[in-house]
Amino acid sequence: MSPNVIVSGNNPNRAYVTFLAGNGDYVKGVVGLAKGLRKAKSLYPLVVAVLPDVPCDHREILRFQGCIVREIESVYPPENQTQFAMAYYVINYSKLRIWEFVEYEKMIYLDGDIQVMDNIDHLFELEDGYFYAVMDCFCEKTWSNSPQYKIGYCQQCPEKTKWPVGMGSAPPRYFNAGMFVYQPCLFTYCRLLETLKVTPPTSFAEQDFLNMFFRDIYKPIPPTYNLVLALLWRHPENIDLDQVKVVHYCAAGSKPWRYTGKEENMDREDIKLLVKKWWDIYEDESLDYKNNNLITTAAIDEPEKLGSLVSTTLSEDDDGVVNPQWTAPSAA
Ligand SMILES: O=c1ccn([C@@H]2O[C@H](COP(=O)(O)OP(=O)(O)O)[C@@H](O)[C@H]2O)c(=O)[nH]1
Ligand SMILES: OC[C@H]1O[C@H](O[C@@H]2[C@@H](O)[C@H](O)[C@@H](O)[C@H](O)[C@@H]2O)[C@H](O)[C@@H](O)[C@H]1O
Ligand SMILES: [Mn+2]
Repeated sequence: MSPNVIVSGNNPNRAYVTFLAGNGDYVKGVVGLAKGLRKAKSLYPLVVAVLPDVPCDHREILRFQGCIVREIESVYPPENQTQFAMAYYVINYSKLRIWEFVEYEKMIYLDGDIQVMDNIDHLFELEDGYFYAVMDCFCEKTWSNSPQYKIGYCQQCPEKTKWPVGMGSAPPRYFNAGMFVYQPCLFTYCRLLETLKVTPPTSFAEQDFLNMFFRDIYKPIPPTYNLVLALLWRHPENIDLDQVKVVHYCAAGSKPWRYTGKEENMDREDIKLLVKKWWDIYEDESLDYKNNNLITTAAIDEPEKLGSLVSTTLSEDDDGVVNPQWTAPSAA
C-alpha cells in the first residue's frame, strides 16, 4: 500500500479517555497518565470516565490535573453468569460507556496503568471506520486456560509454533484492550449493550467481548503503542525499547505505584527503568496542570506557533499491521 501523508493541527473533537473505578490507588495511575500526556505535549485533553464509587476528593485531584471528569454508570454482564468471569475484571465492562461520549469524533482509550513516553497524537489521523489496537501476547500464566497457551502458540510469533492443522483455522487476531483508537457512536453504543445482554462473560471480560464485537474492523498497530510488559521477556525480538511510545504496566506486580520488585521478572533492569520513568513523571511538579495551563491556552489560540502541526504517514505492511510514522514539523 502506498503511504498516505496527512497534516493536521488542533481539533477540539478529539480527546484521550481513561477509566477509573473505586476509591483505591488507581487514581495515582490516572494522575501519572495526565502528566505523561502533558510531558509528551499532547494537544488533546484527558477525559476520565469515573464510576459512581470514585470519591469526590479523587475527582478533585483529577480536575486539579486538568482532566475532564465524566461520571458513567456501571455496566454488568448478564446476571447468573458472572461466575465465569474473573471477578476482578467484571468492573471493566463499564468501559463500554465510553462509546456514549459522542461530543468527540475520535478518542484514544488508555488504561489507568498506562504511561505515554512520547507523543501519540498522530494516531488520531488513522483512517476512520476501523478499530485500532495492539495485539496481545498469550504466553503468561493468565492465559493458561486458553487453547493457545496449552499448545504454546502466540500470535506475536505465529511461525515459532504453528497453529496445528487438526485444530481448524488459527484464531482471529486478538488485541489487548488497555489501549485502542475508536469513534464514539450512539448506534454502536446501543449495539454494544444489546449484544452484551446475550453474551456470556468469558475470562477476559470486556476485552474478549470487544475482540468479538470489533473482529471485522480490527486493525493491528505496532506494539510500541501499547507495550504489554510481558513482551519484554516473551518476545524481546519484537521490541525496541528506545522506540516504545506507550508502556502498559499490566504484568503481575508491575503497577508502578505498588511496585515492590519482588514478583517474577520484576527485578529486570528494563522493568526497573520503566518503573522509574513512571515515577519521574508522576513526581515532576513542573508537569502539574497549574504550571502548564498557559501553554494549553496558547496551543488552542495559535497552534502553529507551538509546532503543533503534525505530519503523519500511514502505511500498512504485508501482515496488515498499520504503521503510522510521525514527522516533526520542519523549522521553516
Ligand atoms: O480497581 C480498579 C481496577 C481497574 N481500574 C481501571 O480499569 C483498568 C483495567 O484494569 P487493569 O489495568 O488493572 O488491568 P490489567 O491491564 O492489569 O489487566 C485500569 O487501568 C483502570 O483504568 C480502576 O480504575 N480501578
Ligand atoms: O478485563 C480484561 C483486562 O484485560 C487486559 O489485560 C490482560 C491481558 O490482556 C492479558 O494478555 C494479560 O496476560 C493479563 O495479565 C492482563 O491482565 C487489559 O489490559 C485490561 O485493560 C482489561 O481489559
Ligand atoms: Mn491495564
